[in-house]
Amino acid sequence: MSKVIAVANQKGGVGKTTSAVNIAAWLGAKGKRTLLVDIDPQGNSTSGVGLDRRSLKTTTYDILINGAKGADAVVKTAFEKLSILPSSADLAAAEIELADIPAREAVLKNALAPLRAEYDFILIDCPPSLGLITTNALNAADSVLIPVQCEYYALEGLSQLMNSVQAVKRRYNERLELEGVLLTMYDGRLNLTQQVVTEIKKYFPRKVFSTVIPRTVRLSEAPSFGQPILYYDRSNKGSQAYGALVDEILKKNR
Ligand SMILES: Nc1ncnc2c1ncn2[C@@H]1O[C@H](COP(=O)(O)OP(=O)(O)OP(=O)(O)O)[C@@H](O)[C@H]1O
Repeated sequence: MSKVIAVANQKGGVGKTTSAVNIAAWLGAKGKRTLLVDIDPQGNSTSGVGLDRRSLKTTTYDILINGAKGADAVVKTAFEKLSILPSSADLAAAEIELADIPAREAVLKNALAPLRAEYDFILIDCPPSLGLITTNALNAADSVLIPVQCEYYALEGLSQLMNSVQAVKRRYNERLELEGVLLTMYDGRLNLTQQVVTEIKKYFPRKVFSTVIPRTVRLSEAPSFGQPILYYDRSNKGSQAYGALVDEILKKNR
């Protein structure tokens, strides 16, 4: 049975996609059968692992809205042990269309259920909102990983996110737990960064990963080559950080 991890934060641009893609790629490289699920209409995970979004036949939109089976949408990537359920731009409409679907909060969970035996890890890249799509991800997940950007307003919105997690836990998915809080775009030279880190650790005692992801331009370049950082520039500090993070996740999930 796989472990399903939702990568969520309703705040935009905090490193959800970068983290989902690179954690998934490292899990695959470390021998774990891994499925990345892109439910963000922007589709940056999909293009980030080298898929041309225009050539896709079945996407997570079809899974959420048209009753497509998970297996029909799975695409093998060029990377070791890494497959993806890609997204398409029409997913933007799914947030509204889902409202009319029976058991609308459990569509993704039901679609992933038959795939869980085939993968060791399933990573879900969530959109930057707390709507029905993110609710579907939290309902389908065993745990949630929250990337937090090391910046002044980092804590803003986190209580709202934790309220959503608690609500899903209460109503649909009592096993849902917090996998951890990941500090992204870390720049240790800045005083502000240190202050933010202290604040976040106070807010989430013992839940902040000891690995932090440094700010590095290579991490922002890699997606334009359709490659996770580990294949684009393996020895880069961002690549090594995601590798160390995956070791931390594997240790915790042994
Ligand atoms: N550690 C990092 N160093 C430098 N740039 C980064 C780093 N992490 C992410 N970025 C860049 O910051 C931007 C936002 O990151 P990303 O797309 O991963 O965030 P997101 O939370 O998924 O965004 P959205 O909410 O829009 O889906 C991207 O341009 C990405 O390349």
